[in-house]
Amino acid sequence: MSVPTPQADSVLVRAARRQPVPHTPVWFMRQAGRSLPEYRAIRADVPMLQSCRTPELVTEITLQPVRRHGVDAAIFFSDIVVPLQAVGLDLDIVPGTGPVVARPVRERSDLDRLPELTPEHVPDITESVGLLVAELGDTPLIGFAGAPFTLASYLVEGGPSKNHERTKALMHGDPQLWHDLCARLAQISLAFLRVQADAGASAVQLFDSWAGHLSRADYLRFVEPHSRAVLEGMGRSHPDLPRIHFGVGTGELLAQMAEAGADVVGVDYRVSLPDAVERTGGRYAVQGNLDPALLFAPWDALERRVREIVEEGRRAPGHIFNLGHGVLPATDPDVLSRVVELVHEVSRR
Ligand SMILES: Cc1c2[nH]c(c1CCC(=O)O)Cc1[nH]c(c(CCC(=O)O)c1C)Cc1[nH]c(c(CCC(=O)O)c1C)Cc1[nH]c(c(C)c1CCC(=O)O)C2
Repeated sequence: MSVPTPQADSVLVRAARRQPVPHTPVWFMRQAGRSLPEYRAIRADVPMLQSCRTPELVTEITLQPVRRHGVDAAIFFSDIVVPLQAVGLDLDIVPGTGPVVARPVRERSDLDRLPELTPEHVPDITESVGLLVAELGDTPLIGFAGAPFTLASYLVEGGPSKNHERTKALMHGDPQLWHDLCARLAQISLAFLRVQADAGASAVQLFDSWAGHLSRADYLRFVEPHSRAVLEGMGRSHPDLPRIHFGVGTGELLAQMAEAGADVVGVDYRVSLPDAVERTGGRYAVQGNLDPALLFAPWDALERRVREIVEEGRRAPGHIFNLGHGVLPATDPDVLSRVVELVHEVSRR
């Protein structure tokens, strides 16, 4: 039997596997980003997607929050639309808006612009992950991809959307095209995760940020099979890598998202960790669930909430401390560092 590397036997990976840990692991979604002055400096003259495709920049930006906050994991600096651009789709990330697609995907012929992803499309990703894993020492790297529904929403709407009306119209109006589109996106996401895993990532997270906009019935019929294809595909090729499945406003979908092939289910601030554990039958680790807005509250109030979450997490089969969604750009980075310290201190056993 091969001996696991320190990254593969790290506190984060152990918590995800529901094994005993010396303390609760903590990292933050969007820990690399505009809350950090060193990030704003390095990104000053480089467009977002260009920075994602430049290995030296990806490495430096991914490491910044690890150095500064002492978090228990790095998350690969990239974006959910990077693999779509890599296969040739014309899109951009517009500051303050998000991903914008030049020609939205709405007809069968549009699928021709979305070929399958192979490692040859993303040699820079392999290189970036390799550089990072060498630099990170004992700290594990979390690889990630967008889930088919969240990616489809950007492609069909042409950009960020409040109501996802064109996406839902396509889903119900032409289910065959919808399923073919999502099957293609599942292939792209799975291949993108496999590239990161092959290059040395120690865990993966599937971001279905907008799944909370769906009814359970629609989620099960139109979305779950495709997310399952990604998660189970990773389980087949990389059985040792924990799989985290994340969404926002998904309190009513937690059981379905866990059972789609995850080891860890992401929980936002709307649902308590004990409720999340109950809803998922006590069989899954949980990740969350500090409200990112609370990082702006007085320290006393924030400290109370952090202690409460750590205590609630102790009763879960496994707990990874995180926010319910990403770090807001105006967050004081010193507060994030204090939260990391506090989580480690109060959870130490
Ligand atoms: C929906 C989504 C996107 N991208 C992502 C998601 C899923 C997670 C979530 O729900 O937040 C995933 C993502 N995007 C980014 C990461 C990096 C890793 C991390 O530190 O968490 C991750 C995991 C970097 C980024 N991705 C983006 C930024 C900001 C770009 C900048 O700094 O100029 C970063 C650091 C851009 C982006 N990309 C996207 C949006 C909505 C935006 C914000 C646009 C804006 O407000 O300017 C699409």
